[in-house]
Amino acid sequence: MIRTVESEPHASPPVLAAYSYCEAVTGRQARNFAYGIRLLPAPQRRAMSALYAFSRRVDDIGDGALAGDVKVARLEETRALLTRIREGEVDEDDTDPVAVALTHAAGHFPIPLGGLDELIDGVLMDVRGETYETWDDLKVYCRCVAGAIGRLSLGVFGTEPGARGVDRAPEYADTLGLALQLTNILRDVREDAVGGRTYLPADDLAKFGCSAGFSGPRPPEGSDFAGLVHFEVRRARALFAEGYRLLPMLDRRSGACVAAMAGIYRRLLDRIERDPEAVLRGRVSLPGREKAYVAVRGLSGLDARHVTRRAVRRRV
Ligand SMILES: CC(C)=CCC/C(C)=C/CC/C(C)=C/COP(=O)(O)OP(=O)(O)O
Repeated sequence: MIRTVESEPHASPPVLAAYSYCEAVTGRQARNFAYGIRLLPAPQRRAMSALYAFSRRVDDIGDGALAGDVKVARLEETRALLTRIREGEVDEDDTDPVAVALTHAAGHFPIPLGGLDELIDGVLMDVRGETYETWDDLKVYCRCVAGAIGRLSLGVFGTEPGARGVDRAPEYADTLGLALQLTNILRDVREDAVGGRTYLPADDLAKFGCSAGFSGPRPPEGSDFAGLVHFEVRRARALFAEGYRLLPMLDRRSGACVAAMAGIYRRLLDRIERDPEAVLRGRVSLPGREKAYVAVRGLSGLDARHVTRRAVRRRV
């Protein structure tokens, strides 16, 4: 895949206003990913904000307090909007800034918009209350809600002309999405349980005596909760190592964006590994200054070089 846009795409005042709206949503809500997105040049940053704002809308429908059938209807309305965007039926005077911005972004970058259909499919799985027996089952969900976001983002980043192994770039972007999502699932294990959701595979929960779930700040009686967490952390690390193979295929600023997003989540994983029960007490997060530090390291390529060398040594 070769980048098709090298310079600032022409954007009219209504389109710029729509992008500003999406950038405000991203700045306010993407507590972790905004640090990476900010490292991109303006056209890519705006396009990523449009993707983020659309994805946020879909996610918020799934997480909100509406009745299940109303959520399904809202998600299908959003899918219909996506079809209008894809078919070029949204013009720049439309009243929906997210639709205007995403239409412009998709007109200037080869974004595989079908990934947003996959996201909607994944959120519908949430609404139906699906649970997952095995990691293979959970992977299907993670591919929809996060792998697809990786592949969509790759459309904005593009790949460096002549980069080796570039035909595998979408696969690596997808795998990075899985790594982020599994980290997110570990971080939010208690919050999700309180909301009536369990994402971790039932067979893993059983193996570590955790089938009773996580309703309180303490692990289930007699379980090996730390063992479960360490097992999933190792799985997430292997996914990060594999997904990092994408980095040498990206230009410096896109690589920095990905390294910052992944670097922040990898540090969350480190914290969770050091103190597994922390995820039962509250939401594990990094201080703003640490996220900014990781972003700067991303820009200097430090994290990326470190992890890709390790990945090659381990032949993950
Ligand atoms: C190649 C590439 C760019 C891959 C990245 C793909 C990507 C950004 C996937 C996002 C998946 C994810 C963990 C969303 C959580 O959002 P949230 O709003 O719950 O996150 P937060 O609570 O941590 O802010």
